[in-house]
Amino acid sequence: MGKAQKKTGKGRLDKYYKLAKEQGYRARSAFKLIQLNKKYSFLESARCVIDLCAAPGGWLQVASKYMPVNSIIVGVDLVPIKPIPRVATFAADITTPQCRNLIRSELKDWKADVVLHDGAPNVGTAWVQDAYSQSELVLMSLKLAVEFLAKGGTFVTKVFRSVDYNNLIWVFSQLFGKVEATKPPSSRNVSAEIFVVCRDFLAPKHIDPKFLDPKHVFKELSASASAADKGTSANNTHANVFQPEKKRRKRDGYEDGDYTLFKKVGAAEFIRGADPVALLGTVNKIVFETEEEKEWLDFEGTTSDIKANCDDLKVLGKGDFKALIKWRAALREELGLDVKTKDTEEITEVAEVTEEVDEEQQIQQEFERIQAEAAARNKRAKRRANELKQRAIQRMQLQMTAPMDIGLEQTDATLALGQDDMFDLADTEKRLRKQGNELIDLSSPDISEEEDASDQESENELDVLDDEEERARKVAGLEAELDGMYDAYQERMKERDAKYKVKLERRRNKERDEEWGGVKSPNTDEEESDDEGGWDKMEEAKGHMDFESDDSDSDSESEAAESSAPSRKRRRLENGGAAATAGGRTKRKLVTKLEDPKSTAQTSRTAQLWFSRDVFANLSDLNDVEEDEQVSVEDEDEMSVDPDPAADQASSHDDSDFEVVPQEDDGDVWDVENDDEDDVRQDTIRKHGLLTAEAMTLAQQLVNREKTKTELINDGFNRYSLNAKDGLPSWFLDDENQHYKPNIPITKEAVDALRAKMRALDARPIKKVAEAKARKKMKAAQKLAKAMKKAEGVVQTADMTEKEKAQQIEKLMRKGMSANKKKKEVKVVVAKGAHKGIKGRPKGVKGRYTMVDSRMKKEVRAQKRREKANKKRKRT
Ligand SMILES: C[S@@+](CC[C@H](N)C(=O)[O-])C[C@H]1O[C@@H](n2cnc3c(N)ncnc32)[C@H](O)[C@@H]1O
Repeated sequence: MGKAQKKTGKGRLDKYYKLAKEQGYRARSAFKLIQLNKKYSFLESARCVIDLCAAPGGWLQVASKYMPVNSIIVGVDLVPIKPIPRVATFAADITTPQCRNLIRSELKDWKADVVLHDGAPNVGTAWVQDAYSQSELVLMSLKLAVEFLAKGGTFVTKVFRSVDYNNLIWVFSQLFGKVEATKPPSSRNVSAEIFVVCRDFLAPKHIDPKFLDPKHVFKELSASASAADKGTSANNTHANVFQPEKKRRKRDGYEDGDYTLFKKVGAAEFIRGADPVALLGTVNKIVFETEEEKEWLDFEGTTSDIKANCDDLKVLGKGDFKALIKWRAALREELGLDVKTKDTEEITEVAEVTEEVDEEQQIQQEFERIQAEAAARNKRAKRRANELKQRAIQRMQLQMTAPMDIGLEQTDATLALGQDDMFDLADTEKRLRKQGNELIDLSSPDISEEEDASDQESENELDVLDDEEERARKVAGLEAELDGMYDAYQERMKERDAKYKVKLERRRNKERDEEWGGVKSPNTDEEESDDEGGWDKMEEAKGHMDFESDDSDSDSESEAAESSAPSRKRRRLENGGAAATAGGRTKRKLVTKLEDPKSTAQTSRTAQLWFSRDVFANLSDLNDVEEDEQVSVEDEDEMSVDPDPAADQASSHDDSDFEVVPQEDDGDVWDVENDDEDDVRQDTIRKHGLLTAEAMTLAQQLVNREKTKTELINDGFNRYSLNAKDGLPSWFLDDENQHYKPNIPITKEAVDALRAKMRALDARPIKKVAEAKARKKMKAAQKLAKAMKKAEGVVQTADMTEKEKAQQIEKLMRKGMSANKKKKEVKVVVAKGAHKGIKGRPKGVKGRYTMVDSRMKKEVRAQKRREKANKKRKRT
């Protein structure tokens, strides 16, 4: 060891290693002595110290530092120690008499106040061997210590926590007044070393050499240890039987003379033996070989289970062992053996106690397991809720969602957890009960306890149903709540985002114009729908659906007056009753269609034109048309079934029932019923052309006859086209509208064409510039006209010669034409560099010029800045 030891191993370079380096100690172990001394203060008062096993000299350095000047410090080690001021060192083996002589010669008549021992045998051998050598080394150091220590002196030694430890401590305590074991902080936790500080040396006149004889000290220990081990193994035998799950490995090897792994005993030994439990713990098999034992096989208690158990004891569990012991007791009773002997009682008692303890343990374990599971479940749920929340926050940060979504998810999470929330089921139930709505009256005094129990069961069942109903109601409530919140959110967005309307409009236009605008033409619409029966019918169907869902909001007049948010809310809540009002809806739809086009704001221009044709002028009874149309609509759309045709008919004849259902434009992007949309689409396309690559691609494909109109229409029947939208929340529909749409392929040519269009648009002058130019032109014309008028006046003047007149007219015309002339450019030349300080025209400058100081530019800019700042200040 010593200086040969490398200090590069992992963990070596800890803080004490660095501190030792910093403070010039030769070994980090120096801090162990510092800390020990800090605790026991033995160095300061010491005049003579012997350090056994001192290399490389860390402890010697500490001793030299903390001990008074002129103290005697002697260091011994197997390896030579580099000189340390005021320290005498020599190389010797502390277990040899030569070392003792050297120390003697060094100290002369002096007695040491402190003997230090930090010895460690050279590593390399097995740990057990090291430990033993360490203990031996400790004992050797103690031998030297007792020889050289003054009365009351201190012996500090390092001991490994091994089986020898207690014996060593016992020996120390025989020789010292105070013996304390301590582990200084600088001693690594992973190290088995511990320091024993023995103070107040008793200095007995005669010390029994056995105290210092390793053979004697550690022999006793090994004897006692083996005795203890035997005790343990005896105990273990019982433990093996009653707690087979906690089997321990056999570390002691096999018994003397027993070299077989397999052991079997006769059943008689087990039945008649005094220690059946120990037997069960040690043997593999119980055999029935003698006549008597074979007879026992016929004993009624010797079941097949018992036989199987006897066959292989090593695989048995606690229950099996208990069964064997019970079988033994029964058999002993049968045999007339003294079954009530103290022995058996004890065994049974032991078994029972163990069983009780085991059962308690089992219950405890089960309880702990359930608790752990519940905790884990809660943790998982919490984590899930947190994840959802985090995700929602992220989505919100990315502007993908509204803040109220978080609340929803939280609520959902709590719903899943069954924790308290505003819709707490338990609370609701309690409230219901209070209101007298309870399904079973548990408080009834007539009901006996048994009835109570059965009622409790049925109540539980009902509770489950209640819970489900309640849950469904709760979910519906939450959805309605969410709808309301979403609407409120949209309102807020509208307020906050000035461009929201533009965006919304653009989105609608986009849908209208780009997806199908290029296909439909107003003239051929009907034809197409008749021929193909596809898109228009689909649109119509959509219209029905939307119309119906819209109408559901308008079931009562008061509802129409309400804002859209609560109406949506109610729509959710009244979802169940939607079917009942289907007939009414169909009626209203038809009523709306047959309303006088002039009086209906929503009726399209196309429809107005259609109805204003002469052919309708002679129609006396519009109701017939209504009925016909209703039938046809019903044929086409099976969804709008009228459950009460009579009532419907009655209402159809009653004009007073005809009320225009206000069609609110609530931003429902799925509403395609608007009749004049085609016109709007065509107008937009005429005005702006096609604006997306998809539309352009479709247009080009049509023009190039790559696709027929029918193909395009057929393409419209895809998974995106006929989704039922009923009952879906508006936020979901909006989201779907944004993302759930067909990915129409685009061509490079279409993109190029669109780009060219955009470039042309970019190249066009902006309105302001064009207006300024026009203004300038107009002013010039006005000026010219004025000049011409004056010139005419000049011509008519009599008292002017012709020459004068010509001169005057030329002057006027020059003035009148001057507006068209460009102002001559004045070049600004900065007076710096070659132009600095020159007089006259600067070199290389032609035409009009003006010389400016470079400072002037800066000053002008500064002036402008100041003015700007002043203006701002005034404004505020
Ligand atoms: C941990 S080191 C001591 C470190 C010392 N306390 C210091 O602070 O520098 C243990 C020392 O014990 C020494 N040693 C082991 N067996 C020895 C023996 N039988 N006699 C003398 N020294 C021995 C080793 O050579 C080694 O240097």
